[in-house]
Amino acid sequence: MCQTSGISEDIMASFTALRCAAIGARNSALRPATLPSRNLNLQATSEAANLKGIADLPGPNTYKILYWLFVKGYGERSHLLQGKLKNIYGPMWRWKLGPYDFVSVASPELIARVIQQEGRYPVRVQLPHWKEYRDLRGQAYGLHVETGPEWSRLRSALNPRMLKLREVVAFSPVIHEVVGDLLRRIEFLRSGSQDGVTVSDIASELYKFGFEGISAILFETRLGCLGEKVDPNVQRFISGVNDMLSLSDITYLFPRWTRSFVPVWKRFVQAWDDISDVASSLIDRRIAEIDARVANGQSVEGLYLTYLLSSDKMSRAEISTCITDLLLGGVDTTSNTLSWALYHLAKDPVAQDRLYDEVNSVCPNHHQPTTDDLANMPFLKAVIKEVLRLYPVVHQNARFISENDVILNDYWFPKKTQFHLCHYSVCHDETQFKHAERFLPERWLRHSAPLSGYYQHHPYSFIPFGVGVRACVGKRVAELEMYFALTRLMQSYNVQLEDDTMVVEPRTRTLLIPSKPINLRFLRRPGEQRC
Ligand code: HEM
Repeated sequence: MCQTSGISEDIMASFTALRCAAIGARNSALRPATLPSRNLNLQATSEAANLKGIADLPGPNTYKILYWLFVKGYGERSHLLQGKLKNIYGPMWRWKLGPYDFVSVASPELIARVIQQEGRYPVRVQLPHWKEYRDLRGQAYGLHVETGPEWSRLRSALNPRMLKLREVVAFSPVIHEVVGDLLRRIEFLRSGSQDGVTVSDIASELYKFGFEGISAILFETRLGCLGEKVDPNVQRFISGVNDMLSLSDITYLFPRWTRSFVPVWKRFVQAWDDISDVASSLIDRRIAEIDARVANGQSVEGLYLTYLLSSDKMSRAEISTCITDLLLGGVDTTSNTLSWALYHLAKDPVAQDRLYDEVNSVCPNHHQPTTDDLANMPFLKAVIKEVLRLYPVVHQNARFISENDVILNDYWFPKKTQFHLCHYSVCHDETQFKHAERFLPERWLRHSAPLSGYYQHHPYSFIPFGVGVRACVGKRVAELEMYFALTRLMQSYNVQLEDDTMVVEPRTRTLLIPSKPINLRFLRRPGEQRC
């Protein structure tokens, strides 16, 4: 998962969508490129006296927030609360939760202005309870918790192999291997089903695919998550992530002095222990293999872990936490996005046929796509973009601006203001995306958008991987995994919903995930052989 705030996004988005003033009207449609970013800070000092302050922003208080979450039922639909609160308060509002104070922004212009003022070492959100866990277990802080130049040093070590396109291409063979396993798994499940074609709860299968895919790259080892029996350790990791994400928000709200008698902290620590134990055992196993080879004078080749160990830019403790962070970020993000993609393609046979035709014309006869082939598949990319617009896994991002004061319209915010960026509500804004609630991949294609029209949206109205130097480190890997998986699934199967009247809404569990299992029928394409 990609944690974006200390108060998990559930609560956060709920909180996030709180107050706003009708300030946005005056918010000229400044494009990011035209923003005088650093100067704003100077302005802040000189003009603060003439500007309104955080106290002038409207928004709900703690009781109202709790009412929205627990009485009105937005606890699991906090992505929708963004829009609700925007309607009440306008595109910027303040909300408080106990001792915590937040400012939410829900227009692309305001998001752009926050990002422009994020400083050299952006911080998404402070995660004191994650830090506390790391201290408790003597672990390095890693990507999510680390801040300032130390965070930047970690990113400089991790980025080259993850974000440079020509480096990521090296992961293609292993990703294809894992996609091959996914196809075999689907074949196994569908042929064992009652009607011989149905796979129940595709998201859980794709979760295993996500786990296997990212582990194969990080640990250079195949774990066999897509085999007939799932390794108990993998199951332990999956449950650990689930528990940790579910408990993270609530743990954040309890102060440290409650640790000894509030059981949630113990459960939070247990969940983290499960995650860390599994990740450490995988890392240690691989390190032992590498050390043994080096000791025997053998050459060592590998994908990611070997590269990190040999680059000497991080300590082993740092590598361990960062690899765990990458694992956390790399599993349910890609798997949920793929689940939504299959769901919509199953609901929209025209789009599915169009995608199949594109894949088949670029890669006929089951030819495995290469990264060069992907360059000729605009519709494939449009499908993924449209899915990420409708269901941005990270539906709400955040920035804790610690280096600068911030000016937004005629408001001045002091350093250390926590901003929440309401990405979901912006992605669903009719003024940015015509027919915003509809699945229209063609809106992303300049020349063929008969219904939606090619829509020139604001660049900050669609930032599913975040933006700037703190943006998602796994973007390229995620895209490669999703593109390869979707193309090869399309080559083999026509996908239909088991119940074609079924509607699946998203729900928030830090990330945006399907609210119920998606069961799909995988019908072999005419003339296709078994995978
Ligand atoms: C559909 C797939 C994915 C989406 C939509 C996604 C989205 C995001 C977003 C929105 C952020 C916050 C960026 C910001 O603050 O500006 C993020 C951060 C992060 N993501 Fe992803 N992500 C995806 C896949 C992955 C994968 C595959 C990995 C691992 C290889 C990964 C690892 C991370 C990590 C470690 C961070 C924290 C980076 C930092 O704080 O420096 N993500 N992701």
